[in-house]
Amino acid sequence: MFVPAIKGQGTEEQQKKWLPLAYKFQIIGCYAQTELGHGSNVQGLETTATFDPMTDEFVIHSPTLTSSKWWPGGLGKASTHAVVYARLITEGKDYGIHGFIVQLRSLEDHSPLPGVTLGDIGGKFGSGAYNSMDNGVLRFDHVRIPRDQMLMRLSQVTREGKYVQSDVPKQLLYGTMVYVRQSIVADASKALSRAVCIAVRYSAIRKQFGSQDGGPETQVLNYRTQQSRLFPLLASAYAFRFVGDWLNWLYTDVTQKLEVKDYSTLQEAHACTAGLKAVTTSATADAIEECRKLCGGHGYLNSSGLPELFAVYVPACTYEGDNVVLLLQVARILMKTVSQLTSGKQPVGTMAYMGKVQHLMQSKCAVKTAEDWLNPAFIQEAFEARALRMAVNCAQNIGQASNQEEGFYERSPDLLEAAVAHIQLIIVTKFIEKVHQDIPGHGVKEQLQNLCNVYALYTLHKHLGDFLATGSLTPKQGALANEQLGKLYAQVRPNAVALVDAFNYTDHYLGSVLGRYDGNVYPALYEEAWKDPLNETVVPEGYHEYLRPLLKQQLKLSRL
Ligand SMILES: CCCCCCCC/C=C\CCCCCCCCCCC/C=C/C(=O)SCCNC(=O)CCNC(=O)[C@H](O)C(C)(C)COP(=O)(O)OP(=O)(O)OC[C@H]1O[C@@H](n2cnc3c(N)ncnc32)[C@H](O)[C@@H]1OP(=O)(O)O
Ligand SMILES: Cc1cc2nc3c(=O)[nH]c(=O)nc-3n(C[C@H](O)[C@H](O)[C@H](O)COP(=O)(O)OP(=O)(O)OC[C@H]3O[C@@H](n4cnc5c(N)ncnc54)[C@H](O)[C@@H]3O)c2cc1C
Repeated sequence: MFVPAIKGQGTEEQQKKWLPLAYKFQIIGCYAQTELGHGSNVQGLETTATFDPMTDEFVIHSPTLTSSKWWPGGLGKASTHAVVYARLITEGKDYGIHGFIVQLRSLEDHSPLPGVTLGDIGGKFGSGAYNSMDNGVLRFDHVRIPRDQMLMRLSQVTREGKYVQSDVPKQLLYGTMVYVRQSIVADASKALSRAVCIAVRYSAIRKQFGSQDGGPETQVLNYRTQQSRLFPLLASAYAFRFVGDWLNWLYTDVTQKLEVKDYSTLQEAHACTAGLKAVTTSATADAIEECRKLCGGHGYLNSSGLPELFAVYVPACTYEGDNVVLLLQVARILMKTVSQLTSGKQPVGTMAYMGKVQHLMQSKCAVKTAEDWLNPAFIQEAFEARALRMAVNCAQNIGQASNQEEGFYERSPDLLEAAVAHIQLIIVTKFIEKVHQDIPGHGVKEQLQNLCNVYALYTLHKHLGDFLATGSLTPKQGALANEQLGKLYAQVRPNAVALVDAFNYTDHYLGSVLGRYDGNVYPALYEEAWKDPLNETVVPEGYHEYLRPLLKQQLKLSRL
């Protein structure tokens, strides 16, 4: 995040000076934005950067305990420098949050520079899983930096202390977060596909019940309940991969437009990165835990690879923007778009479907049979109608409040659901678009088509209440979707293992005795147990101190 911050907010001169140092690890940087008292509310940050025209320097200061920087990854032990976000004060006026490059530690002996207090914030969730990352705390006591270490692409402070705003939107200050959020979506697919690969392979090996005439028991993968829990997660791993690829394209496109001062797609980039980051990370965190349960007792062992994956993954729901806060950003943009519909302004990009408001508010889903749900046009329209109607309902309810802000506050739980519906529509749309493309490999397209339908119909089934409450579907059509879903699971089953093998993960990368490619699960589990440090001694360390006195007492009593 240090590098993208300098790239996005630094002038060419600043990039030339700092980036080569960072690339060669001659300096190590971190992104110091969040404070003890404020993370989500960036405008609420308290650290100050006051310009001193006498010396041509900024004075970086932490005025309160709550202004201590808190969480930056790499800050605790490794970083020599940070991009610090602070309130810029010049000529007695507070100009809000800006980025500054600040050296924290000596390049000679790594000791903190004068006026800098720093350290690690302590152990984190999951007994050490994420503790290889040194998340830090940082306080400044009037630390001076040269004026040219303010990141000056978006705004400048002159030698005399005049504040000059460039003609670019101030939201570009948040560009680093947009960049990382888009990469987190693709990473969600990676983490989810790892968990699903472990659970599918193990479910093909694990057998319980169902033996007839002394024959083999049933592979748990053949149980309908196992399939209905696991295959939607498999489909989600593919769905997030495709939407992640698309988001990466969108981000690249926006960046190219920004270079020629075209800011028209900035809002779209913000809404899509924020919303997709929120929906995919929440779904992935839940799915990793579901995969643990799908692997039964053995899933709870560290050697399954799932506990560590979960512990490392769950903070993704919080870092780079708390998921609820991000979805409320999407909801704000949805409400803005709905309010502009009456003025004739045509929504664009992923909001374009809202332009069909007249049709979608009244349309009746034409599905009559379970097979009808295989028609992507029906799926697409059902998701569009649900998302639009939820957004319009929210807008109408907000409109009845005494003022907009109050209405938004009161309706925020509904707004959250409307934002999720809009984002799920994007995921479904991008999956449908993907399977319409030329896909090489015999039968591959058909498999992806199945997964696309599983993702869409499972999402529909899970959120059926939304579809019914908005009148987008009838209860009968909801039941038909569920019927079709069951048939799709049966079609996915023969290829389930191949569909996870296709992720092409090595055993080393998976780090799971349950997810081994060769399926040799039981010998591996048995062998792994003997590696437990508790098994280094036959008689445990505490035996003489704690167990023996108890056992001897019992022995004495039994002899009486
Ligand atoms: C063996 C090992 C096993 C384990 C292995 C595990 C392997 C697992 C596999 C994968 C793991 C995944 C790994 C992923 C790796 C990724 C790296 C992650 C690193 C994490 C580091 C974390 C870093 C951080 O967290 S940095 C700090 C992040 N902080 C935040 O996100 C703060 C959130 N808050 C905000 O963004 C803002 O405060 C806000 C947007 C909520 C509100 O801002 P405000 O200024 O108050 O603005 P507001 O009034 O709401 O809006 C004003 C207008 O601005 C528009 N707008 C807002 N934001 C943006 C934007 N970003 N871009 C463009 N426009 C924006 C908004 O829409 C408003 O527009 P309007 O037109 O005026 O209405
Ligand atoms: C592992 C990890 C790594 C991190 N790395 C970095 C880093 O490198 N650099 C950095 O600067 N930061 C980093 N962070 C900090 C991270 O960005 C913040 O923790 C995150 O943005 C959430 O902010 P918060 O902690 O203030 O949560 P809060 O905003 O305090 O959230 C608490 C609760 O309040 C709710 N809430 C907050 N505001 C609203 C609202 N307006 N409406 C409704 N509900 C609301 C949230 O949904 C949540 O349930 C990291 C955090 C973690 C966990």
